[in-house]
Amino acid sequence: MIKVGIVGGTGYTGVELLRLLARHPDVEVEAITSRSEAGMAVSELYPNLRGHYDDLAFSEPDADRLSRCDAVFFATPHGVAHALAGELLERGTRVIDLSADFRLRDPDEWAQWYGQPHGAPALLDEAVYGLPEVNRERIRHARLIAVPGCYPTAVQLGLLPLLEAGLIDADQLIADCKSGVTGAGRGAKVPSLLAEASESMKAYGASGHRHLPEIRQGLGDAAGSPVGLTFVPHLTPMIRGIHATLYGRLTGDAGDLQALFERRFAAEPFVDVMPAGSHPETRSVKGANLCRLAVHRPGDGDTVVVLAVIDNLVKGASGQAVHNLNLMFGLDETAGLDAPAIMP
Ligand SMILES: NC(=O)C1=CN([C@@H]2O[C@H](COP(=O)(O)OP(=O)(O)OC[C@H]3O[C@@H](n4cnc5c(N)ncnc54)[C@H](OP(=O)(O)O)[C@@H]3O)[C@@H](O)[C@H]2O)C=CC1
Ligand SMILES: CC(=O)N[C@@H](CCC(=O)OP(=O)(O)O)C(=O)O
Repeated sequence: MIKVGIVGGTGYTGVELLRLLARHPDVEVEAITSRSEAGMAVSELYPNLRGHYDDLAFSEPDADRLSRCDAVFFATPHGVAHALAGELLERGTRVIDLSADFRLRDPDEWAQWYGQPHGAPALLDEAVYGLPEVNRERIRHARLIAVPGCYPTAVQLGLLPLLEAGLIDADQLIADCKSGVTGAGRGAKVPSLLAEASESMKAYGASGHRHLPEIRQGLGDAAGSPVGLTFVPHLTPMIRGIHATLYGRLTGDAGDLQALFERRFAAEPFVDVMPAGSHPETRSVKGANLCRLAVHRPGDGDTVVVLAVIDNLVKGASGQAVHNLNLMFGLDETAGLDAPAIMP
Protein backbone atom coordinates (compact mmCIF):
# COMPACT_ATOMS: atom_id res chain seq x y z
CA MET A 1 0.00 0.00 0.00
CA ILE A 2 1.11 3.55 -0.75
CA LYS A 3 1.02 5.70 2.36
CA VAL A 4 -0.18 9.27 1.86
CA GLY A 5 -0.55 12.36 4.02
CA ILE A 6 -2.92 15.29 3.52
CA VAL A 7 -2.05 18.77 4.75
CA GLY A 8 -5.23 20.83 5.06
CA GLY A 9 -7.66 18.00 5.69
CA THR A 10 -10.60 20.05 6.95
CA GLY A 11 -11.04 22.05 3.72
CA TYR A 12 -13.25 21.14 0.78
CA THR A 13 -10.47 19.70 -1.38
CA GLY A 14 -9.02 17.85 1.65
CA VAL A 15 -12.29 16.07 2.44
CA GLU A 16 -12.78 15.36 -1.27
CA LEU A 17 -9.38 13.65 -1.29
CA LEU A 18 -10.54 11.49 1.62
CA ARG A 19 -13.79 10.60 -0.18
CA LEU A 20 -11.94 9.54 -3.33
CA LEU A 21 -9.14 7.71 -1.50
CA ALA A 22 -11.67 5.70 0.53
CA ARG A 23 -12.34 3.75 -2.70
CA HIS A 24 -8.69 3.55 -3.76
CA PRO A 25 -7.39 -0.03 -3.65
CA ASP A 26 -3.68 0.83 -3.31
CA VAL A 27 -3.61 3.83 -0.99
CA GLU A 28 -3.76 4.23 2.78
CA VAL A 29 -4.14 7.64 4.46
CA GLU A 30 -1.44 7.80 7.12
CA ALA A 31 -1.72 11.40 8.31
CA ILE A 32 -4.17 14.25 7.91
CA THR A 33 -3.54 17.70 9.30
CA SER A 34 -5.56 20.56 10.66
CA ARG A 35 -4.40 23.22 13.07
CA SER A 36 -7.93 24.21 14.11
CA GLU A 37 -9.34 20.68 14.57
CA ALA A 38 -6.25 18.80 15.78
CA GLY A 39 -7.34 15.81 17.88
CA MET A 40 -10.82 15.52 16.33
CA ALA A 41 -11.76 12.27 14.58
CA VAL A 42 -12.18 12.68 10.84
CA SER A 43 -15.59 10.99 10.93
CA GLU A 44 -16.78 13.42 13.61
CA LEU A 45 -16.22 16.42 11.34
CA TYR A 46 -17.29 14.58 8.19
CA PRO A 47 -20.01 12.01 8.99
CA ASN A 48 -20.10 10.93 5.30
CA LEU A 49 -16.77 9.21 6.06
CA ARG A 50 -18.02 7.21 9.07
CA GLY A 51 -16.98 3.60 8.61
CA HIS A 52 -14.09 4.49 6.30
CA TYR A 53 -11.46 6.20 8.47
CA ASP A 54 -12.51 5.22 11.99
CA ASP A 55 -8.95 5.34 13.41
CA LEU A 56 -7.92 8.57 11.71
CA ALA A 57 -7.87 11.92 13.51
CA PHE A 58 -6.62 15.35 12.47
CA SER A 59 -3.18 16.27 13.78
CA GLU A 60 -1.00 19.38 13.69
CA PRO A 61 1.16 19.59 10.54
CA ASP A 62 4.42 17.85 11.47
CA ALA A 63 7.24 17.30 8.98
CA ASP A 64 8.52 14.15 10.76
CA ARG A 65 5.17 12.42 10.57
CA LEU A 66 4.48 13.58 7.00
CA SER A 67 7.92 12.44 5.83
CA ARG A 68 7.01 8.87 6.76
CA CYS A 69 4.50 8.97 3.88
CA ASP A 70 5.32 8.06 0.28
CA ALA A 71 3.46 11.14 -0.93
CA VAL A 72 1.87 14.19 0.67
CA PHE A 73 -1.02 16.21 -0.79
CA PHE A 74 -1.15 19.91 0.07
CA ALA A 75 -4.79 21.06 0.14
CA THR A 76 -3.84 24.37 1.70
CA PRO A 77 -3.87 28.09 0.91
CA HIS A 78 -1.06 29.55 -1.16
CA GLY A 79 2.35 29.66 0.50
CA VAL A 80 2.00 26.62 2.77
CA ALA A 81 3.55 24.14 0.32
CA HIS A 82 6.39 26.60 -0.33
CA ALA A 83 7.40 26.24 3.31
CA LEU A 84 7.26 22.43 3.62
CA ALA A 85 7.76 20.88 0.18
CA GLY A 86 11.56 21.19 0.08
CA GLU A 87 12.06 19.34 3.36
CA LEU A 88 9.67 16.53 2.37
CA LEU A 89 11.35 16.06 -1.01
CA GLU A 90 14.79 15.91 0.67
CA ARG A 91 13.46 13.17 2.93
CA GLY A 92 12.18 11.14 -0.02
CA THR A 93 8.47 12.02 0.15
CA ARG A 94 6.81 13.08 -3.10
CA VAL A 95 4.61 16.18 -3.09
CA ILE A 96 1.32 16.80 -4.88
CA ASP A 97 0.30 20.41 -4.35
CA LEU A 98 -3.30 21.43 -5.02
CA SER A 99 -2.56 25.10 -4.41
CA ALA A 100 -1.03 27.48 -6.92
CA ASP A 101 2.42 27.50 -5.28
CA PHE A 102 4.26 25.77 -8.13
CA ARG A 103 1.97 26.38 -11.11
CA LEU A 104 3.67 29.44 -12.61
CA ARG A 105 7.18 28.93 -13.96
CA ASP A 106 8.18 32.55 -13.31
CA PRO A 107 8.54 33.34 -9.57
CA ASP A 108 8.26 37.09 -10.20
CA GLU A 109 4.98 36.63 -12.02
CA TRP A 110 3.78 34.46 -9.12
CA ALA A 111 4.73 37.19 -6.61
CA GLN A 112 2.88 39.79 -8.67
CA TRP A 113 -0.40 37.81 -8.79
CA TYR A 114 -0.29 36.27 -5.31
CA GLY A 115 0.89 39.37 -3.47
CA GLN A 116 3.82 37.75 -1.65
CA PRO A 117 7.34 36.70 -2.63
CA HIS A 118 7.68 33.18 -4.01
CA GLY A 119 8.79 31.02 -1.07
CA ALA A 120 10.60 28.21 -2.94
CA PRO A 121 11.91 29.39 -6.32
CA ALA A 122 14.67 26.73 -6.27
CA LEU A 123 12.02 24.01 -6.64
CA LEU A 124 10.31 25.49 -9.70
CA ASP A 125 12.57 23.77 -12.23
CA GLU A 126 11.52 20.34 -11.10
CA ALA A 127 7.83 21.06 -10.54
CA VAL A 128 5.64 19.42 -13.18
CA TYR A 129 2.31 20.98 -14.12
CA GLY A 130 -0.11 18.15 -13.39
CA LEU A 131 -2.44 18.23 -16.38
CA PRO A 132 -2.23 14.57 -17.45
CA GLU A 133 -3.76 15.23 -20.87
CA VAL A 134 -0.64 17.30 -21.66
CA ASN A 135 2.14 16.14 -19.35
CA ARG A 136 1.44 12.44 -18.74
CA GLU A 137 5.01 11.21 -19.28
CA ARG A 138 6.63 13.95 -17.18
CA ILE A 139 4.16 13.29 -14.37
CA ARG A 140 5.17 9.62 -14.27
CA HIS A 141 8.72 10.64 -13.28
CA ALA A 142 7.93 13.69 -11.15
CA ARG A 143 8.64 14.23 -7.46
CA LEU A 144 6.74 17.53 -7.24
CA ILE A 145 3.39 18.14 -8.93
CA ALA A 146 1.53 21.43 -9.29
CA VAL A 147 -2.10 20.38 -9.72
CA PRO A 148 -3.79 22.83 -12.13
CA GLY A 149 -6.45 25.24 -10.88
CA CYS A 150 -10.12 24.56 -11.48
CA TYR A 151 -10.80 27.25 -14.10
CA PRO A 152 -7.44 26.53 -15.81
CA THR A 153 -8.33 22.83 -16.14
CA ALA A 154 -11.64 23.51 -17.91
CA VAL A 155 -10.30 26.29 -20.12
CA GLN A 156 -7.16 24.47 -21.21
CA LEU A 157 -8.92 21.19 -22.02
CA GLY A 158 -11.49 23.07 -24.08
CA LEU A 159 -9.04 25.10 -26.14
CA LEU A 160 -6.06 22.71 -26.46
CA PRO A 161 -7.24 20.82 -29.59
CA LEU A 162 -7.85 24.06 -31.49
CA LEU A 163 -4.56 25.69 -30.48
CA GLU A 164 -2.44 22.57 -31.02
CA ALA A 165 -3.90 22.29 -34.53
CA GLY A 166 -3.34 26.03 -35.18
CA LEU A 167 -6.98 26.53 -36.17
CA ILE A 168 -7.85 29.66 -34.18
CA ASP A 169 -6.42 33.13 -33.70
CA ALA A 170 -4.38 32.73 -30.50
CA ASP A 171 -4.45 36.50 -29.89
CA GLN A 172 -8.20 36.71 -29.38
CA LEU A 173 -9.36 33.95 -27.04
CA ILE A 174 -12.30 34.44 -24.70
CA ALA A 175 -13.12 32.30 -21.65
CA ASP A 176 -16.43 33.10 -19.96
CA CYS A 177 -16.51 30.89 -16.85
CA LYS A 178 -18.93 30.12 -14.02
CA SER A 179 -18.06 28.50 -10.70
CA GLY A 180 -19.99 27.07 -7.77
CA VAL A 181 -19.34 28.46 -4.29
CA THR A 182 -17.13 25.59 -3.05
CA GLY A 183 -14.50 27.07 -5.38
CA ALA A 184 -13.97 29.72 -2.73
CA GLY A 185 -13.08 27.14 -0.04
CA ARG A 186 -14.69 26.31 3.30
CA GLY A 187 -13.55 29.36 5.23
CA ALA A 188 -16.36 31.72 6.26
CA LYS A 189 -16.64 34.57 3.75
CA VAL A 190 -19.56 36.94 3.19
CA PRO A 191 -19.91 36.28 -0.60
CA SER A 192 -20.34 32.55 0.14
CA LEU A 193 -23.30 33.05 2.52
CA LEU A 194 -26.61 31.53 1.35
CA ALA A 195 -28.30 34.94 1.33
CA GLU A 196 -25.51 36.46 -0.75
CA ALA A 197 -24.80 33.68 -3.26
CA SER A 198 -28.20 32.12 -3.93
CA GLU A 199 -30.68 33.50 -6.50
CA SER A 200 -28.00 35.79 -7.86
CA MET A 201 -24.98 35.68 -10.12
CA LYS A 202 -22.03 37.99 -10.51
CA ALA A 203 -18.77 38.32 -12.37
CA TYR A 204 -15.59 39.00 -10.44
CA GLY A 205 -11.93 39.52 -11.30
CA ALA A 206 -12.88 40.81 -14.77
CA SER A 207 -9.84 43.08 -14.97
CA GLY A 208 -7.43 40.38 -13.86
CA HIS A 209 -7.85 37.11 -11.96
CA ARG A 210 -4.88 35.07 -10.63
CA HIS A 211 -5.80 32.18 -12.93
CA LEU A 212 -5.19 34.37 -15.98
CA PRO A 213 -1.37 33.93 -16.01
CA GLU A 214 -1.73 30.20 -15.36
CA ILE A 215 -4.16 29.71 -18.25
CA ARG A 216 -2.04 31.90 -20.53
CA GLN A 217 1.06 29.86 -19.67
CA GLY A 218 -0.64 26.54 -20.57
CA LEU A 219 -2.35 27.82 -23.71
CA GLY A 220 0.89 29.52 -24.83
CA ASP A 221 2.68 26.15 -24.57
CA ALA A 222 -0.04 24.55 -26.71
CA ALA A 223 0.03 27.33 -29.30
CA GLY A 224 3.83 27.55 -29.37
CA SER A 225 3.76 31.31 -28.68
CA PRO A 226 2.11 33.71 -26.20
CA VAL A 227 -1.68 33.97 -26.42
CA GLY A 228 -4.12 36.83 -25.87
CA LEU A 229 -6.93 35.83 -23.52
CA THR A 230 -9.91 37.56 -21.96
CA PHE A 231 -10.96 35.52 -18.92
CA VAL A 232 -13.99 36.48 -16.84
CA PRO A 233 -15.01 34.24 -13.91
CA HIS A 234 -18.50 34.36 -12.34
CA LEU A 235 -19.86 33.13 -9.04
CA THR A 236 -23.09 31.16 -9.54
CA PRO A 237 -25.59 29.69 -7.07
CA MET A 238 -24.48 26.08 -7.21
CA ILE A 239 -22.36 24.15 -4.75
CA ARG A 240 -19.99 22.36 -7.13
CA GLY A 241 -19.18 22.86 -10.78
CA ILE A 242 -17.37 24.91 -13.37
CA HIS A 243 -18.96 25.79 -16.70
CA ALA A 244 -16.63 27.35 -19.27
CA THR A 245 -17.91 28.86 -22.50
CA LEU A 246 -14.88 29.38 -24.74
CA TYR A 247 -14.73 31.41 -27.94
CA GLY A 248 -12.11 31.33 -30.71
CA ARG A 249 -11.94 32.91 -34.17
CA LEU A 250 -11.19 30.37 -36.89
CA THR A 251 -8.36 31.45 -39.16
CA GLY A 252 -8.96 29.22 -42.17
CA ASP A 253 -10.51 25.94 -43.21
CA ALA A 254 -11.42 24.28 -39.90
CA GLY A 255 -12.30 20.84 -41.23
CA ASP A 256 -14.36 18.56 -38.99
CA LEU A 257 -14.06 20.07 -35.50
CA GLN A 258 -16.05 17.27 -33.87
CA ALA A 259 -13.61 14.70 -35.30
CA LEU A 260 -10.63 16.82 -34.17
CA PHE A 261 -11.87 16.84 -30.56
CA GLU A 262 -12.75 13.14 -30.61
CA ARG A 263 -9.27 12.25 -31.94
CA ARG A 264 -7.43 14.49 -29.46
CA PHE A 265 -9.10 12.92 -26.43
CA ALA A 266 -9.73 9.38 -27.70
CA ALA A 267 -7.25 7.82 -25.28
CA GLU A 268 -8.11 10.04 -22.31
CA PRO A 269 -10.05 8.29 -19.54
CA PHE A 270 -11.25 11.55 -17.98
CA VAL A 271 -12.32 13.63 -20.97
CA ASP A 272 -15.67 12.97 -22.65
CA VAL A 273 -16.27 14.62 -26.02
CA MET A 274 -20.04 14.70 -26.28
CA PRO A 275 -21.97 14.15 -29.52
CA ALA A 276 -22.23 17.09 -31.93
CA GLY A 277 -24.86 19.61 -30.83
CA SER A 278 -24.59 18.77 -27.10
CA HIS A 279 -24.78 21.21 -24.22
CA PRO A 280 -23.01 19.59 -21.23
CA GLU A 281 -24.43 20.28 -17.78
CA THR A 282 -22.35 20.74 -14.64
CA ARG A 283 -24.54 18.21 -12.80
CA SER A 284 -23.47 15.54 -15.32
CA VAL A 285 -19.95 15.63 -13.80
CA LYS A 286 -20.85 16.23 -10.14
CA GLY A 287 -18.61 14.01 -8.00
CA ALA A 288 -16.85 12.53 -11.07
CA ASN A 289 -13.29 13.03 -12.26
CA LEU A 290 -14.41 14.07 -15.69
CA CYS A 291 -14.39 16.96 -18.12
CA ARG A 292 -17.25 16.86 -20.61
CA LEU A 293 -16.77 18.93 -23.75
CA ALA A 294 -18.93 19.97 -26.68
CA VAL A 295 -17.80 21.91 -29.75
CA HIS A 296 -20.09 24.19 -31.77
CA ARG A 297 -19.73 26.39 -34.84
CA PRO A 298 -22.78 28.68 -34.78
CA GLY A 299 -24.22 29.29 -38.24
CA ASP A 300 -21.13 27.67 -39.77
CA GLY A 301 -19.45 31.04 -39.24
CA ASP A 302 -15.87 31.77 -38.23
CA THR A 303 -16.44 31.56 -34.46
CA VAL A 304 -15.97 28.28 -32.66
CA VAL A 305 -17.65 27.85 -29.26
CA VAL A 306 -16.46 25.14 -26.90
CA LEU A 307 -18.45 24.22 -23.80
CA ALA A 308 -16.52 22.54 -20.96
CA VAL A 309 -17.84 21.34 -17.61
CA ILE A 310 -16.00 19.89 -14.63
CA ASP A 311 -16.60 19.44 -10.91
CA ASN A 312 -14.23 22.01 -9.40
CA LEU A 313 -13.48 19.72 -6.45
CA VAL A 314 -12.81 16.60 -8.55
CA LYS A 315 -11.36 17.09 -12.06
CA GLY A 316 -10.67 20.68 -10.92
CA ALA A 317 -8.68 19.64 -7.82
CA SER A 318 -8.72 16.42 -5.76
CA GLY A 319 -9.59 13.92 -8.52
CA GLN A 320 -6.89 15.34 -10.74
CA ALA A 321 -4.50 15.15 -7.77
CA VAL A 322 -5.28 11.42 -7.35
CA HIS A 323 -4.85 10.90 -11.10
CA ASN A 324 -1.36 12.40 -10.73
CA LEU A 325 -0.61 10.10 -7.79
CA ASN A 326 -1.67 7.08 -9.86
CA LEU A 327 0.67 8.10 -12.67
CA MET A 328 3.60 8.85 -10.30
CA PHE A 329 3.34 5.45 -8.63
CA GLY A 330 2.68 3.39 -11.76
CA LEU A 331 -0.86 2.47 -10.69
CA ASP A 332 -3.92 2.02 -12.88
CA GLU A 333 -4.71 5.60 -13.92
CA THR A 334 -8.34 5.24 -13.02
CA ALA A 335 -7.86 3.68 -9.57
CA GLY A 336 -10.20 5.37 -7.09
CA LEU A 337 -11.61 7.57 -9.85
CA ASP A 338 -14.12 5.42 -11.67
CA ALA A 339 -17.35 6.50 -9.92
CA PRO A 340 -19.95 8.07 -12.23
CA ALA A 341 -21.44 11.48 -11.51
CA ILE A 342 -24.36 11.95 -9.13
CA MET A 343 -27.61 12.99 -10.84
CA PRO A 344 -29.90 14.76 -10.14
N1 LIG B 1 -12.06 24.71 -3.66
C1 LIG B 1 -11.75 24.45 -4.95
O1 LIG B 1 -12.64 24.25 -5.80
C2 LIG B 1 -10.34 24.37 -5.38
C3 LIG B 1 -9.30 24.69 -4.53
N2 LIG B 1 -8.00 24.64 -4.96
C4 LIG B 1 -6.91 25.02 -4.09
O2 LIG B 1 -6.69 23.99 -3.14
C5 LIG B 1 -6.27 24.57 -1.91
C6 LIG B 1 -7.27 24.17 -0.83
O3 LIG B 1 -8.55 24.67 -1.19
P1 LIG B 1 -9.84 24.44 -0.29
O4 LIG B 1 -9.90 23.02 0.13
O5 LIG B 1 -10.97 25.01 -1.05
O6 LIG B 1 -9.48 25.36 0.96
P2 LIG B 1 -10.20 25.47 2.37
O7 LIG B 1 -10.12 26.89 2.75
O8 LIG B 1 -11.53 24.81 2.29
O9 LIG B 1 -9.22 24.58 3.32
C7 LIG B 1 -7.92 24.95 3.60
C8 LIG B 1 -7.26 23.92 4.51
O10 LIG B 1 -5.89 24.29 4.75
C9 LIG B 1 -5.62 24.30 6.17
N3 LIG B 1 -4.68 25.40 6.41
C10 LIG B 1 -4.92 26.73 6.30
N4 LIG B 1 -3.80 27.44 6.54
C11 LIG B 1 -2.82 26.53 6.82
C12 LIG B 1 -1.44 26.63 7.18
N5 LIG B 1 -0.84 27.83 7.26
N6 LIG B 1 -0.75 25.51 7.40
C13 LIG B 1 -1.34 24.29 7.31
N7 LIG B 1 -2.64 24.12 6.98
C14 LIG B 1 -3.37 25.22 6.73
C15 LIG B 1 -6.99 24.48 6.82
O11 LIG B 1 -7.06 23.82 8.08
P3 LIG B 1 -6.51 24.47 9.43
O12 LIG B 1 -6.66 25.94 9.31
O13 LIG B 1 -7.38 23.85 10.49
O14 LIG B 1 -5.09 24.01 9.54
C16 LIG B 1 -7.93 23.75 5.85
O15 LIG B 1 -7.97 22.38 6.17
C17 LIG B 1 -6.20 26.08 -2.12
O16 LIG B 1 -4.92 26.47 -2.50
C18 LIG B 1 -7.19 26.28 -3.26
O17 LIG B 1 -6.92 27.47 -3.94
C19 LIG B 1 -7.69 24.21 -6.21
C20 LIG B 1 -8.67 23.88 -7.10
C21 LIG B 1 -10.08 23.96 -6.76
C1 LIG C 1 -15.52 30.69 -6.68
C2 LIG C 1 -14.10 31.06 -6.33
O1 LIG C 1 -13.87 31.94 -5.51
N1 LIG C 1 -13.14 30.40 -6.94
C3 LIG C 1 -11.74 30.63 -6.70
C4 LIG C 1 -10.90 29.80 -7.60
C5 LIG C 1 -10.89 28.41 -7.24
C6 LIG C 1 -9.59 27.92 -6.70
O2 LIG C 1 -9.63 27.13 -5.85
O3 LIG C 1 -8.45 28.43 -7.15
P1 LIG C 1 -7.11 27.56 -7.30
O4 LIG C 1 -7.49 26.45 -8.18
O5 LIG C 1 -6.11 28.45 -7.92
O6 LIG C 1 -6.60 27.13 -6.03
C7 LIG C 1 -11.29 32.04 -7.04
O7 LIG C 1 -11.82 32.64 -7.96
O8 LIG C 1 -10.30 32.47 -6.41
